[in-house]
Amino acid sequence: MTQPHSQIIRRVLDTGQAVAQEQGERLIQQSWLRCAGDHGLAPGRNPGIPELDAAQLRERRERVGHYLDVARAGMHQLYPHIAPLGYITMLADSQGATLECLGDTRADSPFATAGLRTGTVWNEAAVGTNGIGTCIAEQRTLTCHRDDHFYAGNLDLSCTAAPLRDPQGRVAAVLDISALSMPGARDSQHLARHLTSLYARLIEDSYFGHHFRDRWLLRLSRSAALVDHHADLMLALDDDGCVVGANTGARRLFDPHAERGVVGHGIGALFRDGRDRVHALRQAESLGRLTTWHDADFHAALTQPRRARAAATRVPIASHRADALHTMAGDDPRMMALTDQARRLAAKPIDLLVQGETGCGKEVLARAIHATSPRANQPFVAINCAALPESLIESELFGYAAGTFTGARRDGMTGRFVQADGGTLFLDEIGDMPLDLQTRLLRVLAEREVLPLGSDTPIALDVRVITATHRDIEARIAAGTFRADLYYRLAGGTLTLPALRERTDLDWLIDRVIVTEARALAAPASITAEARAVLHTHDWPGNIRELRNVLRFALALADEHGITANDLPNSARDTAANAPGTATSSVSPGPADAEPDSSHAPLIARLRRCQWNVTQVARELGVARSTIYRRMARLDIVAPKYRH
Ligand SMILES: Nc1ncnc2c1ncn2[C@@H]1O[C@H](COP(=O)(O)OP(=O)(O)OP(=O)(O)O)[C@@H](O)[C@H]1O
Repeated sequence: MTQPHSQIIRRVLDTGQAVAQEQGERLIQQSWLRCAGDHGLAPGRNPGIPELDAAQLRERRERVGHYLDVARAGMHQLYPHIAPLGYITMLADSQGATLECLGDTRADSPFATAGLRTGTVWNEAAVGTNGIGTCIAEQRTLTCHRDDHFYAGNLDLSCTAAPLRDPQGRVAAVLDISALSMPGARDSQHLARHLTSLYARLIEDSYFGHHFRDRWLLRLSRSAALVDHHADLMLALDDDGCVVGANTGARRLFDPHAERGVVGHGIGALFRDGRDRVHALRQAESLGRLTTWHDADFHAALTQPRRARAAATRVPIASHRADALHTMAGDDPRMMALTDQARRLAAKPIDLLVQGETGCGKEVLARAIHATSPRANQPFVAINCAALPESLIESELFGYAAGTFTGARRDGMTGRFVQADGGTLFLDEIGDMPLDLQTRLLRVLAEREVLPLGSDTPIALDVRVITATHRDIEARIAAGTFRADLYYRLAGGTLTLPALRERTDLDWLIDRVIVTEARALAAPASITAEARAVLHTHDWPGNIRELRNVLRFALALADEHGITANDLPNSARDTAANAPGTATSSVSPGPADAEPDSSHAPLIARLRRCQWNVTQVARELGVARSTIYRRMARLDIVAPKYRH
């Protein structure tokens, strides 16, 4: 008689090591051991699959950026080959959240019911052994076939997943193909494995080529016929023949020999006569041969850089992300200092409090800190304390044991703290948390363990907590509605984000938001100088969220020439001066207004002296930036960078 699934897993857990000979099976057994040992999961206690809400999904998609477009194109090529065999294909981010799904996407389809749809999170720490999550944990292509899954609820699935690496070699996303009720053993999924690996490489290399389109691209293949379109290795070179990027194939070949990785080496360090031969390739632009210092022989082709030819008003597409924190700010000095500080704090095991007005990017900062921290490959779990009814926050945070309430799930629920184990828990709007829950939260933070409702077994935790609030916490402490001791525990470090109107990198943000929003709407990512100037006159009470909404609206109306002032919603054109009721709150009459309106010479002189830095002029005159912009508009003064 065959053994029940949980007994098979239990036997491996009892031996404490992966005993299988065959590599695929050994990877699965290793994962079972991780699930039980590192993540505290038990085969009989299925917590269900976490899901993203629409805003989180949007945010995750944005973070994957242009990689998502390339991967989508690859998925559309792959899907017709696998659909007749009963498979669907999904793309997940590096934390296991599914961002795209091609297949039967009806809400009541068997795939959707099994969780094979957009917005589910297949993180191994939460869902146990599965294709996507275990591929991320192992950083390699693998199949998780039926009984391989840790939880009995997933035993009908057969999933093969391959990592998609970014040009730095990190897993940026995962390509998965999955089916339901596939008969046979894991071996029967050989073709699925082959196709997933093949398309993962196609996507990776296409993205690599795009990413390094302004560099020399050296393609290498064992076959002369394939070198142009299906190279095994790709190296991106700068004008001096120094390696600035290597695809997965090249990393595999060279990295074990090159001490600190292949990037940074001259081409001569990798190939015999490398410099001369690549020079010859540059001159002749024909095929050549290159031999590594370990005698591997390749056909080689070199592609010229396609230097950017952007039009003057065109928003630059390139966003070179050094890390997630890099994408938070342009050249605003306060933001640069803050992201520097955040980068240093990210690596330290301390809890953080993020303060700032609504919509100024507190959650984005928390996610960036997580992504930059050593916990980046572990879950990031966000919860908005203000959005949950008071009666639910407790069970949501701490979970509950089986049979705790009528109407609750029969097998209990894992709280967000446990879901975030190993990673980061983001508690938004902490200032709105009721006092009695503050006491429980304080205990959890002090003891680093949670006690689910109705349970007497505490669960030990390793969670970094980042909290955020737009409230004045110190005022709340003074009013007795927030516990001072909790505040001091949460605020191992406090980061205060400036309001958008205080930032000097509005143009950078406009460009950044336009690029992402335009991509989603398939609209041209450009804006006229006039529309940009209008945006500078607004005070942005809703901060970056408002900026996003305004630009999304404008892009939806814009024609092929990009956003003009007429495309902007009235709300953004209401400057402090003409918006009834807001004038006094954001504009203080000051010396700038005292200057004679009829002459623009003094203002121009001051602007020139400050190199057209309006913030500096406003600071010198002691008025809001919007006052200066308004005066410039009234006097018809246009900054040189906006003149056509
Ligand atoms: N640096 C940035 N670049 C582009 N978009 C950003 C940036 N920072 C924030 N945003 C966008 O602004 C919006 C608000 O960001 P976020 O939710 O992080 O703000 P918040 O301060 O947490 O808001 P709330 O106080 O309402 O919870 C989101 O759509 C987010 O994508």
